[in-house]
Amino acid sequence: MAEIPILDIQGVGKTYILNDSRIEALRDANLTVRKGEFICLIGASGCGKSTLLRIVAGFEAPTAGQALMWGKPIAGPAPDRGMVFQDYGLFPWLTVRENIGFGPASRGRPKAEVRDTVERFIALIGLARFADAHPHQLSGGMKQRVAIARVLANDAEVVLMDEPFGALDAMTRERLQDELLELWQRTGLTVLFVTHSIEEAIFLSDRVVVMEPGPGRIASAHPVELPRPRDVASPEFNLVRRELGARLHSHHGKKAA
Ligand SMILES: Nc1ncnc2c1ncn2[C@@H]1O[C@H](COP(=O)(O)OP(=O)(O)OP(=O)(O)O)[C@@H](O)[C@H]1O
Repeated sequence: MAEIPILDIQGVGKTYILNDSRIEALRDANLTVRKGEFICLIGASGCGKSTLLRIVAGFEAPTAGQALMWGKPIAGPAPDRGMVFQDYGLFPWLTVRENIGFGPASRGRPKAEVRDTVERFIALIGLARFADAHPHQLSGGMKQRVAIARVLANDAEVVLMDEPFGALDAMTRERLQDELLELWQRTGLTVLFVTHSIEEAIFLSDRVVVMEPGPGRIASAHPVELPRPRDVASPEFNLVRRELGARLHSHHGKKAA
């Protein structure tokens, strides 16, 4: 019997009604994701990337098809799927320790267990010295680590990231990409990551999913078989970048990254 995928997007469609007009944000999307896979979604603005992420998060219900996690329909948000927002979404009035412990504590986990979980994840992200700091005292990289630790402390198996590095300078972005990959490799998380950058998609992912607008849909999926850690300056990387770039441009005739 075939292994059940952690995520199974089956013929998913989403039509929004806006002022009496219908916007088909997503049509017949099909995608299966294996546990531990790192998937990047890429495509022109409006092709439904965020919509697909929000459906997996359970923030939106599909209007056609279904999204399954471990074979069960996703019925709403749940701790096993965590969204990391571009601004990291940390509570500014709570310390690092309190931010990480918030999820398990509010789910009624015993105090001692919450304390153990928090300390484990603070050690994992290397922020012991900043455990009592507030978010405004942290760098962007540290905030990202706390945001991911918060999702992990909630027993998340899937992390959803919507252009988390879109607003950052190139150097910070490269550092955060390395940190994210390191955490991903250490934890065995499954990641769905939206980006507009071909280079970022190839650097990070096991598979790049190309989407197209009008209506939004999945056009193709491309396994990236380059060994890790990847070197963006290598001829092999450049070859994949050229092939994927040509593919993207042929889909929507626009520059994508
Ligand atoms: N809540 C909503 N109500 C109405 N229309 C919406 C809503 N959310 C998204 N849309 C529309 O659905 C389409 C897909 O939007 P979505 O945000 O998923 O695209 P995207 O690929 O993430 O775009 P971008 O790269 O610009 O973030 C767009 O035309 C958008 O205007």
